[in-house]
Amino acid sequence: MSTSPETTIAGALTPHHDRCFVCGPCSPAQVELDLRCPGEEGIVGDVVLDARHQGVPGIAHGGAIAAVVDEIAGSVLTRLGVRFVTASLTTTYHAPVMTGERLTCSAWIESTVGRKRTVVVELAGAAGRVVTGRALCVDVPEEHFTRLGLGSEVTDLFGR
Ligand SMILES: CCCCCCCC/C=C\CCCCCCCC(=O)SCCNC(=O)CCNC(=O)[C@H](O)C(C)(C)COP(=O)(O)OP(=O)(O)OC[C@H]1O[C@@H](n2cnc3c(N)ncnc32)[C@H](O)[C@@H]1OP(=O)(O)O
Repeated sequence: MSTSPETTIAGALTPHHDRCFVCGPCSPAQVELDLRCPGEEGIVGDVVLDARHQGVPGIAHGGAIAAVVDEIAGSVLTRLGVRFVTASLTTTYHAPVMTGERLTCSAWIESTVGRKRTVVVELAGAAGRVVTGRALCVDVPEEHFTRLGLGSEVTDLFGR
């Protein structure tokens, strides 16, 4: 748990389910991710992709980076209590992300139109910006999950 006065995502979402592919402690690919909420909206943090996430040896896999972008974008919304799914995700790779490289991230809501929210995620290394992601997230009713046979194990996760 962070000792900063900022709210941590882990604290805000606890108990978060432990099998999440990106952030879950039971995931063999769990990404080192430390997200904080400096204000009313948006989040900042640190992320490190390691050898489990490489594509080209020594360089983080673009798909792994996209998963992290989706996770961070989703965290912006879940902390606001928004029940959503990602409808579309675009990831622009400005420069290689080396495995073991510590990145800073920042993410915020760029626009809200009806049920659609666009969340921007920026990742930067010591030399500057490396990735810009945009997630189009669509608000969904609880029935989106219950009609799939999913219950409170999913619906209770939002808004923590
Ligand atoms: C499971 C969520 C995560 C749980 C988190 C728990 C807490 C965890 C804590 C920590 C953060 C973790 C963060 C994790 C993040 C991961 C998020 C995911 O991976 S979500 C799984 C992958 N995504 C799907 O499974 C969607 C599948 N697609 C659908 O279900 C539907 O297509 C859906 C709901 C997106 C839209 O279907 P409709 O029938 O409800 O609505 P229509 O009318 O089609 O669309 C609404 C509006 O959106 C536009 N739209 C829909 N899809 C679009 C697209 N691909 N591109 C552009 N626009 C699109 C449409 O044009 C429409 O716009 P107009 O209102 O007319 O202006």
